[in-house]
Amino acid sequence: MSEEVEWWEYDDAAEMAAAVAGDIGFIIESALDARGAAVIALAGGKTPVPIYETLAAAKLDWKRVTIIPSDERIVPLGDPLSNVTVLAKHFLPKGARVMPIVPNALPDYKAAGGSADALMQDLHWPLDLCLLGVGADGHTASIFPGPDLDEALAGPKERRALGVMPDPMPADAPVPRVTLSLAAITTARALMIAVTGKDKRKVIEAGIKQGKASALPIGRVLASTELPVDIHWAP
Ligand SMILES: O=C1O[C@H](COP(=O)(O)O)[C@@H](O)[C@H](O)[C@H]1O
Repeated sequence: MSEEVEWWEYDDAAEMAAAVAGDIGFIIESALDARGAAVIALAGGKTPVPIYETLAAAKLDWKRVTIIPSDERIVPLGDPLSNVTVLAKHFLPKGARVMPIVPNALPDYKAAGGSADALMQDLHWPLDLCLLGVGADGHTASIFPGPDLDEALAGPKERRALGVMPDPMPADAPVPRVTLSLAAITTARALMIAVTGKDKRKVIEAGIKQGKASALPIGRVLASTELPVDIHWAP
């Protein structure tokens, strides 16, 4: 269990975006200073978009930054549901290397997960940062409650990614997914969460309270990391 879960509260999403973008910029700069390169995983979905708009305006040596999505919906590149497409829109023009993790031609979610995992073996590990979002059902990245939960949580520690079939499907993006594994997430050098709304706050609080026994993926992730975790929240 993370010994230090710290909540950061903001008046609105714009204020949260400025603070989180500032923290991510600092983490990237520190990695560039230490190693000459940075590898970060950024959350998909709608909540972090204002963060990416602010972060993309930061003066950083983007050419040395690799960005992967924390998870991907299995849809073609350019599809409105594609997480990497949102990241590419913001960070490719800056010169960052934005890496799609789902091959266009792989409709089978297990094969897509295996392919993402193979692709990720070539990256520098651990990640310098993993920024996570949380769904109202407690999913984080694409680790969902349901049949694939145990596989996502308990796989071999060298496995970085896997394919999952959410069951039930989330209404806003009802498609199979590829997600970073628990091991890939919890071994990152820094772990942050950014969410908005009272419902998600309640879900996270419930997950933290339930700890290792939680049926909520976010509870299990937080119970499995030793890292200090910053949870950024706006109404
Ligand atoms: O499906 C997903 O959902 C979560 C939360 O998304 P949001 O739109 O409610 O912010 C997200 O973190 C994850 O990356 C995404 O694929």
